[in-house]
Amino acid sequence: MAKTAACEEFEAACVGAGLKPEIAFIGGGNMATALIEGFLKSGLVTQDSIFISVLTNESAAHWRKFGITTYTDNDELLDHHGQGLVFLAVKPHMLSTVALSIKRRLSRLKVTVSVLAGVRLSSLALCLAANDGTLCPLIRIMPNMPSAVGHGAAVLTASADCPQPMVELVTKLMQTVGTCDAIPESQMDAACALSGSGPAFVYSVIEAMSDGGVHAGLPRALATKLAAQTVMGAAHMVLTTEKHPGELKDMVCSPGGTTIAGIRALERGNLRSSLIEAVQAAAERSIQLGNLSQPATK
Ligand SMILES: NC(=O)C1=CN([C@@H]2O[C@H](COP(=O)(O)OP(=O)(O)OC[C@H]3O[C@@H](n4cnc5c(N)ncnc54)[C@H](OP(=O)(O)O)[C@@H]3O)[C@@H](O)[C@H]2O)C=CC1
Ligand SMILES: O=C(O)[C@@H]1CCC=N1
Repeated sequence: MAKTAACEEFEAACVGAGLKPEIAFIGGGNMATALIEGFLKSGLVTQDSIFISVLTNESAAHWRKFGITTYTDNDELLDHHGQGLVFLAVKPHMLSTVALSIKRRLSRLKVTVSVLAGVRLSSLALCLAANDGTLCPLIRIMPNMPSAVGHGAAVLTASADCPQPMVELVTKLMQTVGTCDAIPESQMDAACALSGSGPAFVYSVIEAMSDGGVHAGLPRALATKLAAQTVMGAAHMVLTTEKHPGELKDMVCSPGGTTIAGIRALERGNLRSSLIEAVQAAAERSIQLGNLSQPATK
């Protein structure tokens, strides 16, 4: 497959950061799929520079159908492709199992990028460090599902010893599938709740708005399309105008008109409070997952 200029630039950046231009994923579920789809669409990487290990043969067969070299053994993945970016994309409770493969190969790993919700750098360090204390640089990111279509919202935080070129490389990679902001680790649980979980909240809003459209007489397909396009357009205005969302809302509300009647119904149903509570509940769960994943002793 012909390499794009962006792809060649990315490979050069990997080499500049001391990495092989490869991306290995431990875990090939929903989030890995979204990232890989996004990376491939961006033209920054090609299929032959992505490698995955998964748990089941069914999942491996699925990935192989797409021409991605896939393993069902993390040791094998890391032996062959551990010298580039290694993404940890399993569920938080699976960390201790996959950590064994990583800690056995630390002398050869260059950097590990975790997408795990809640799991703090200190826990990753405790789980991943070899018995002699060897540990590769660690980066935590919190991506989200719309990375698959180039509109992700990610945040990133890195271990103090992580070389700046590696941080810049991962930031650049994530920025090809959306935005990527560096934040202090203390804000990670809040970001996980807002942008990591947020797509599910917004899908629920779109689904409910579509229901409203159908109730008011629209066919389902048109109702869903109008709801999604409206959310996208409104989001675009928030991002591209200098206006506060409240000001934009006021611009839609004609005095005595239809919108303010709808806003009144939303206030009665506590929409805003429900969304605040949803983000808070997700943040609390992220903290809880972080506490659960803290190894008791090394
Ligand atoms: N889903 C989302 O929107 C987001 C998820 N995250 C984080 O991403 C991580 C993954 O989530 P998600 O993709 O949704 O989860 P999934 O359950 O969809 O995927 C988990 C993957 O891990 C694989 N796996 C399980 N055990 C092992 C093992 N021992 N070795 C290698 N692979 C293994 C599974 O393999 P198999 O397919 O064979 O079962 C599966 O591919 C989580 O930590 C989550 O917090 C972060 C941001 C958003
Ligand atoms: O629900 C979860 O735990 C993951 C983390 C953020 C989005 N999905």
